[in-house]
Amino acid sequence: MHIAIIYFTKGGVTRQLASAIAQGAINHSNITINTYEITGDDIVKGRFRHASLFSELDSADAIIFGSPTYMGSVAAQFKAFADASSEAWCEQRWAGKLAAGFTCGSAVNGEQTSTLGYLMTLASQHGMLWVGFDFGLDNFEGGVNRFGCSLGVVAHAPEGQAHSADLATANYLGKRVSSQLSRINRVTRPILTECEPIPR
Ligand SMILES: Cc1cc2nc3c(=O)[nH]c(=O)nc-3n(C[C@H](O)[C@H](O)[C@H](O)COP(=O)(O)O)c2cc1C
Repeated sequence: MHIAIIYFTKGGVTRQLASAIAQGAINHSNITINTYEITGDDIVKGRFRHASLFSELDSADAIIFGSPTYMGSVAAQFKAFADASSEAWCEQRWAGKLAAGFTCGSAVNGEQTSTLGYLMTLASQHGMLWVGFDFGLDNFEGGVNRFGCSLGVVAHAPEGQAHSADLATANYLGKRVSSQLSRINRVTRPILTECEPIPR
């Protein structure tokens, strides 16, 4: 099984979160993780172009989206990628894959949740299944999920450095996506190997 993590970063905080997610996800031995960083060079005349990346994403079982919060939403570079994903949307090539998201901001409440809301909308347009958190009242040890957001990872990084609690939250998201992927695989694999493919 294959998890793809795709994100944009300028100052590196989002990259630190992506790396913590990957470390959390890799605990499951049968899962491979690929991370992709969107760069300005991928955007030509305003259009994100990267055919081989989209082939990789088409073959992933889960895609985890990340962007810093810019003006209450994803950064323009991430949005250029999201707009280019409309080609995959036309054929619903990502339908049924798991999805999750992460973001950071320099303000405590800098509308990071709006960014996660956008990422969830993107995933839903693609027919993907969103994996949020499963924290109850007693699950905030060590400041994990210190902002109490259930949609995904919210980080606060005023000094350009990810906080250890937010890295722990990101690590947990990676674990959660990979364990959900393993669970789905366990449940569906025997059924899928016995059945004819369902025509769409
Ligand atoms: C153009 C721009 C807009 C930003 N808008 C917000 C915002 O709406 N809310 C917020 O909390 N931080 C905002 N920030 C701060 C970044 O989200 C923050 O510095 C983040 O940690 C950068 O992530 P990175 O290190 O991965 O690039 C903005 C920064 C820039 C450059």
